[in-house]
Amino acid sequence: MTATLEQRLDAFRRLDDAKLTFARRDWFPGTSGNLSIKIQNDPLQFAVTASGKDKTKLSPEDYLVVDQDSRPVDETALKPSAETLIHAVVYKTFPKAGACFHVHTVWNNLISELYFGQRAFSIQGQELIKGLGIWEENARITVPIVENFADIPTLATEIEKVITSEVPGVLIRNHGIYTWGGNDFEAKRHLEAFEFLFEYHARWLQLRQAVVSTTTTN
Ligand SMILES: CSCCC(=O)C(=O)COP(=O)(O)O
Ligand SMILES: [Zn+2]
Repeated sequence: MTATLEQRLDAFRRLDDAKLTFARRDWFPGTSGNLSIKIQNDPLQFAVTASGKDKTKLSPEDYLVVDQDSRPVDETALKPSAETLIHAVVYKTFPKAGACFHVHTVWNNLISELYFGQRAFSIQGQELIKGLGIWEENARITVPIVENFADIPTLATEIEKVITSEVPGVLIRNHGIYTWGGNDFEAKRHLEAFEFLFEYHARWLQLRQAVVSTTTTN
């Protein structure tokens, strides 16, 4: 069965909301980023941003619906995001995921670079970890980092190997983050929590370095 018009329009409207919210934060520099909302599981169909669009604007040609093989379900001149395969991997790995968001930010890129040569970034004891749905006291999270393979099927396979239900996100080194949730509200909350934690940690490392330099030179 294919997605109804009502289901598509609802997904497109939700994508508009998420897109404009993230655009206001400058989270789509240079047409980067892509967003999707799942419409149905069996067979998998989801609405995804079209490739190469200016994601700070709304147009009637912003989204299309694709199937489990990341192919458009309708005849269209629009091309799905070049990274649609990664969204498909997320939905196939986590059947309860209802939305998947990808942004390139300075903070998520910095964190992936600061941990160059390592396969994960860890942080503990931050209140915003609860924004990821993890409520245990003094929780530690570990966000996997994969290398930025130019070949998207390879990148998608590497992501498939490391994503777990423990943490709803994965960093791609010097590229960006993919995060997901049960619906668009949850995926947005996760993205905001991750970005806070990345910015906090990068700034904390910088301040600590400045304090160490001051105390050693005095
Ligand atoms: C200009 S950013 C390079 C491609 C990318 O990483 C991205 O997120 C946007 O690709 P899309 O095909 O979804 O527009
Ligand atoms: Zn990207």
